[in-house]
Parts: sequence; structure tokens; C-alpha cells
Amino acid sequence: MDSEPEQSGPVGRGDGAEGAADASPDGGRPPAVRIQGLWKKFGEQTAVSGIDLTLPAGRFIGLVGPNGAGKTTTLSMVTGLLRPDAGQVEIGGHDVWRDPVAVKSRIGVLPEGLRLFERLSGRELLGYTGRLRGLPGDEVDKRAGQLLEVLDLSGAQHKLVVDYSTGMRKKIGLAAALLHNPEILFLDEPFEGVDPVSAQTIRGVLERYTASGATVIFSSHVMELVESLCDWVAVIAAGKIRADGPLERVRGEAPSLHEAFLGLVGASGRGAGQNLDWLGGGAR
Ligand SMILES: Nc1ncnc2c1ncn2[C@@H]1O[C@H](COP(=O)(O)OP(=O)(O)OP(=O)(O)O)[C@@H](O)[C@H]1O
Repeated sequence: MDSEPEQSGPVGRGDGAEGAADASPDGGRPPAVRIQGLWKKFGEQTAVSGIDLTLPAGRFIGLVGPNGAGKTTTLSMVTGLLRPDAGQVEIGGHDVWRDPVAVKSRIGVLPEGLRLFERLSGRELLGYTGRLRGLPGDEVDKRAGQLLEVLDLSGAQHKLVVDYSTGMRKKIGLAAALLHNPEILFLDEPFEGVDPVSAQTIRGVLERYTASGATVIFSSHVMELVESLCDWVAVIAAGKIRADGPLERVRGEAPSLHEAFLGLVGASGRGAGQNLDWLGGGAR
């Protein structure tokens, strides 16, 4: 994207770190995430272009942006999976790269393109994950059984992960990310490829988790989903944050988050397919 997007309707960036002001320590809790000057290039391609962002603890937060905006790259750097070219990230007040053990014990991650141990059953995968996390065996068994039950995977617990469907993989990945009861859960496109029934199950688990004061940060391009789940939103486009803050403020005067998003990423009124004059039954 080579031009600045319009910012009609919702409150955008460029007016100081107003999102940061609202995301300041809440009841003595440090922000869930504090990002300063984050950059990442892949060869000539700048994926993340100087992001500053503070996300408060205890919220359901959506990171939204079009394809290629930099969501996965940002989440990978924030969760310690990808080293930034420049910048700092703190999670719950701990530096991700200087204090990785403290950070990793506090977070759960459901990455994009989830790579799982395919030759383990779902149950074995949770057992292995729990032991890696240092949980006692009986506690792992108890938690794994409950998570499998709630996520409707009990019937498939002895099936190999390689034979799981896309939705089942998302759910077992979510169970593995929740097993150690993290303070902050990062989910990259958790609902992609998931049917409505499984989506409702995942949603219920996440709502229960945030109701107890935990933080969920998830990326998505499904605005309706973000609007119905999140109370805090950050909009990213072309590697930059375009707006962030409470949902109502990012939505502004726009009738929906979808409309606000199109304005913020500069896609309002973009014609769809005027050049495809050959396409369609009548043009043969
Ligand atoms: N490993 C890589 N090597 C080269 N370019 C990359 C790599 N990873 C990401 N990119 C590029 O960086 C930009 C941001 O990609 P990223 O995957 O972070 O976007 P995204 O917002 O998650 O997109 P989507 O919604 O389509 O998953 C894109 O232009 C992408 O092509």
C-alpha cells in the first residue's frame, strides 16, 4: 500500500498513543503486551514497519488487518517465535528476548499453520505438553480430560493427530495452549477452517477464560467475529498500526467495525473487478 488510508469515522493513529493511555496499568497489573519500535524485514519486503502498541491485561483483544498486513509476523515476534530486526516487546512487564522463561510460562500460543506432533494421539499430545510445562502427571491427566471433554474431543482422544480434521487440530492446539493456565493467550486465526459448532465451543472456552481476568489476543480478518467477541481492537495494515483502543472508539461513527476497518485500511469504495470485463456467463 503506497498511500495513506482515509481515516473518516473511526479514531485513527497519528494523534499520540491514546490507546496506550487507556492500556496503562490496571489495578497494579502491567499491560499484557507493550511493543516499542518493532520492525521486521524479509529481504526487500518490510513486513512490520515500526509498531508501537500497548495492550491492556484482562481484555478480549482482536488484532485485525487485511491479508499480508503483518499480523502473523507481529504475533510471532511478540510470542518469541521470530526475532525482530529492531524493537522491544514486554509481556506482563517481562522482556520477551531477555527473559524468555518468565514470558513463556505466562503465555499460551496457538500459532498459524499449527505444527503438532502428528504421530501422537490427542491425549498423548496433551500429556507430553503438560510434562514439558512441568506440571505434575496427575494434574496433567485431570486438566487434559476436562479440556478434551469441554472441547468435544473425548471421542477422538485416542486418534492420531495426523487424522484430525482442521477444526479438531485447532481445538487440540487450543487445549495444549491452555493446559498450563497461562495469563495471556495468543491465537493466530483461531476460527479459520472451523465449522460453526466448533467455533461456538472455542468461543465458549475463551469467554470463560477471559471472564476470570485472563487476556486473549487473537488475529482475524472476520470483522463480525471480532466485533462480537472483543472489547479492544488494534487495526494493522501494511505493517503499521492504523488504530487501537476500545472497540467503540475504533469503530467511531461507522455503522460497524467492518465499515470502520475498510476506511482505516484505505479500502472504502475500492472497485471490485471493473477490469475483469471478460468474466461472467454473458461475456462468452
Ligand atoms: N518468511 C517470510 N519470508 C518472506 N516474506 C514473508 C515471510 N513471512 C511473511 N512475509 C511477508 O510479510 C508480509 C506480512 O505477512 P504476514 O504473514 O505477517 O501477514 P498477515 O497479516 O498475517 O496475513 P494473512 O492474513 O494473509 O495471514 C507479507 O507481505 C508476507 O508476504
